[in-house]
Amino acid sequence: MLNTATKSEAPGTEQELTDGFHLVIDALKLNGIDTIYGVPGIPITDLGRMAQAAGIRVLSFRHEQNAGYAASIAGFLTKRPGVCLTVSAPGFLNGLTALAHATTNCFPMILVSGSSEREIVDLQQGDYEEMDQLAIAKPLCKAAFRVLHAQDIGIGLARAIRAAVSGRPGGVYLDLPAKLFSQVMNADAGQKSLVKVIDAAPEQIPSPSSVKRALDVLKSAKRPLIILGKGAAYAQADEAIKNFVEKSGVPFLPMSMAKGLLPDLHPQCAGAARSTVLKEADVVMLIGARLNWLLSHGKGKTWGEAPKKFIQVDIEPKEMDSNVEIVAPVVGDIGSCVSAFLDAMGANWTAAPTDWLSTIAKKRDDNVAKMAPKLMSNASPMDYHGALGALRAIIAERPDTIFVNEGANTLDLARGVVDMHKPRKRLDVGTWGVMGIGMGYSIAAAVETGLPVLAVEGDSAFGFSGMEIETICRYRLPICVVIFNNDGIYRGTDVNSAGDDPATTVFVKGSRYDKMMEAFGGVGVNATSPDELKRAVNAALDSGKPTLINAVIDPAAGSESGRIGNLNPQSVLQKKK
Ligand SMILES: CC(C)(COP(=O)(O)OP(=O)(O)OC[C@H]1O[C@@H](n2cnc3c(N)ncnc32)[C@H](O)[C@@H]1OP(=O)(O)O)[C@@H](O)C(=O)NCCC(=O)NCCSC(=O)C(=O)O
Repeated sequence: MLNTATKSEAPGTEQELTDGFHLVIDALKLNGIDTIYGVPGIPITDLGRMAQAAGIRVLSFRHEQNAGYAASIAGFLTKRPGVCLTVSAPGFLNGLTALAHATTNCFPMILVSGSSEREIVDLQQGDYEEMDQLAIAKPLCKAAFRVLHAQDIGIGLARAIRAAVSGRPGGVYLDLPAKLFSQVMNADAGQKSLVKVIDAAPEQIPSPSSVKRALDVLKSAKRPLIILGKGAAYAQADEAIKNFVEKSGVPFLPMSMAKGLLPDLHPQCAGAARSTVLKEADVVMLIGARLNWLLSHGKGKTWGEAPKKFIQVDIEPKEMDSNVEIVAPVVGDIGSCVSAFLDAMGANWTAAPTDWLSTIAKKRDDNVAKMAPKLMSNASPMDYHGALGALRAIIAERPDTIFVNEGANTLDLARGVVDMHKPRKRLDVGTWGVMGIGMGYSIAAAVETGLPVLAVEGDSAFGFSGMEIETICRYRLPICVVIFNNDGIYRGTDVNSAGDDPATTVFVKGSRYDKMMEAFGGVGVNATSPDELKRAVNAALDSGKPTLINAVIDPAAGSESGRIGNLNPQSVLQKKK
């Protein structure tokens, strides 16, 4: 239903009118987009107000980057494009990091930004916040569109939606120049110009021959492995994936955001035997996972000496052979591919060889046993394992909680320690290992799912989006933020040997982040032991009140991010000293 903006005044020619503002809102609503994440300002302040008045939930953030991260993860969680709304030039640029992040992670998102006047921008005459935003956005997203005329708003948004969610999802930029919003047109014509996108992400069925080839290779394996990536989690084909993995009998390794697709405690889960399975597998089936840096590009010492065959299931044909030869590419959407596997497997599928399964079980049990005593530590100040042991128990009791996680040690250790039990409950730094997603992700996760959120943040990582705790308090969201505070990046004990300035990696010692939360009316707690931490998190999740827990971690605990291969070079000269 169109919102009528006004009536034309000319005698005898009275007609219902609408304008750009209303058409944008109506186009969003027509396509079921009911939430916008953004920061108000010129020229989109009224768009936010009017969208809110029209029943769209508009969440105003303190910085566009966080609103953008929120939109990106909303896309991941819902399979609909998350929308981020920004002002021109600087606001647009602030949102652009998140748009690029969405594209890299294959999350559907639309960055809608106001922009200045085309005529002035093109002649570079110095307009307010002048910038050729379309040109700048293009290389960082899947598609970019600019709408110049009110009658094209419907088609512009339709193109943006389809581009964001079809095929491999990604970020889309939609440029709306300020003048567009006040353009007036006949309301009937405006209504007719709107487009409801039908079947925005059509099924992509894999070819039967590719399915047969993949199953033949998998069947031939002596030491098969399935790797589940966040593409598999995105697909929301949870039952089919579980049935396929279980019917195949093949051990599976979940990538970080695929944890919980099948429970981490599932007998086929090889998460706690990662090195062993990567080294020793002879056939590896990738489902919605890419052979990027997180999998050492499919080669090198991580993958051992034994020759390997790779099967890859992905919606994007260009993904195949991007790092190593893929002997059995299966192109299609994950749900359709996995269902096709199940259909083609027949009743007589033989499970993986038992000696392979027992090798993995032994390694897994050894690693679990090695970690178990560390998780019992009740040291104060806490070490990472003691604190994470407390959180792991909470997630086991409350498996529907959404666990947001970023940091260096806080991320690396939580990934292994905190088992996930349900799909899409772990949200983290993703493909780029980016810091700063924490509060944006938490806000969108709470808004989109209605579930409680536990965000476990390194103190440095939290700093990138920390001001959004005001947003959390303002919207009274059920989010509990735990800051692992060890006074710095990696650890808080580094010293500057050459002067009075603090070392580059340390922060103010003994900071009380919990006081920030109290400033906005939320609950702040300072926790110095795993028992205190556990009590405070349980209380926060029971009450649903916005809470921030400053978890005091030993400043000497933690090490430099060492799990990123050779990406963190150290100076040869430094080493020689
Ligand atoms: C790709 C990776 C998962 C690979 O890490 P690895 O350390 O090799 O693997 P994991 O963490 O999965 O596991 C480590 C080891 O723990 C074992 N493991 C795993 N789970 C368990 C449980 N539940 N119990 C016991 N042991 C376990 C696992 O088998 C490995 O042992 P073995 O099998 O015996 O080997 C990781 O590198 C990764 O995700 N990195 C992302 C990091 C990131 O994005 N950082 C942000 C940058 S921070 C930043 O900005 C900056 O620093 O700068």
